[in-house]
Amino acid sequence: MALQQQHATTADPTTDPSAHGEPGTELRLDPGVPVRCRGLRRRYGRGSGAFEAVRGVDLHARAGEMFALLGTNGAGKTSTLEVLEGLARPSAGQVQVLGLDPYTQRRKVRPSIGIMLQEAGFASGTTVRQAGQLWAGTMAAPMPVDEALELVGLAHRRRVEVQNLSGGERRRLDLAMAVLGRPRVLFLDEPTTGLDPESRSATWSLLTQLLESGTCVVLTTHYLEEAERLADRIAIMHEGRIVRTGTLDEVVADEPAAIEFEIAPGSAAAELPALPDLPGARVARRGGRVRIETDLLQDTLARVLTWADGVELPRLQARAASLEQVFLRIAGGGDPITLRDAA
Ligand SMILES: Nc1ncnc2c1ncn2[C@@H]1O[C@H](COP(=O)(O)OP(=O)(O)OP(=O)(O)O)[C@@H](O)[C@H]1O
Repeated sequence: MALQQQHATTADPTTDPSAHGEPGTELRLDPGVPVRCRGLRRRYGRGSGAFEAVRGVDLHARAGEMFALLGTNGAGKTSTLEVLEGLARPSAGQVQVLGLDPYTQRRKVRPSIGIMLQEAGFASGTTVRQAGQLWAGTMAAPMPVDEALELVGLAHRRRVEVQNLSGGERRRLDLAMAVLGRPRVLFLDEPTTGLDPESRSATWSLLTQLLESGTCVVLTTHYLEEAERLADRIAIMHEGRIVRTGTLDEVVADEPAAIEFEIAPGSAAAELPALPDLPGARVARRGGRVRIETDLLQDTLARVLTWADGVELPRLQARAASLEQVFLRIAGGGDPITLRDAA
């Protein structure tokens, strides 16, 4: 079912507004950039036991855009999201959602945002439909509960008590609750964790519809494929800071493409002469596995195939730089060749 057009996308996707402005100045109001923060910090505890989970984060998300916050466990994604959602006060920095402070002006912001937490609670004995109705009762202009359940594929489970839903069904109910108020901004904390591939794909379709209708979606996920497929822009957090951000192409820009194959002893490939000079490429060998990293994938692959001269190269793979590669480099603080070979 198509979602109604809720609001226009006013952002210019070709420019990076760095809508945060100059440090020390107030954040500008820009309707095309409903989510922004600058210098965001979040500290837990006090004194010598204090721990700073978010250490100066700048980000912005535009209307009609999916912004994916990625990172290792404990990187500070949920801590950041909770501040953007208005559930927690920042220790320092500026935060703006739809032009308002999501914490101090929560009552004004709340009707226009949808939130899906990692874990939500429902009163026991409540059916799926009742849970939706209770939630809809707190909203100014919710969509019909049955429509929201339909959107997440739970209409047939409307009479089931929430505690009897499977984990994946619970996750989909959480999503229905988050979209029930037709939010202009949707915050999703690991929305597809625990979903089977079909439900995950259905969730992706729903999110795509929401994006087309101009909703701004900010999500965290551990599924890099999800971010690669859906996100307009990505930020990778590590130890409380954003260490890479941009479009997928921008985030992977510094990573090389890779060609891999095997040369087993006694095979036809083992009879080949040494590899020729491969301009701009780096070759690593481990056992019989050859890995070539290159900035010129097509040119290097052509040279390798010419060199092989029709001899089969077992388990040949050639792939462009991936988000996983960037992620592993950041998470491991090292070289993906080493990480991959060690795995
Ligand atoms: N209430 C708290 N008190 C103290 N430390 C906390 C608290 N909540 C979170 N932390 C710490 O803050 C850091 C960031 O946690 P956060 O949940 O934001 O990470 P995350 O990136 O969402 O991780 P994950 O991918 O595992 O969900 C972690 O080291 C965590 O232990």
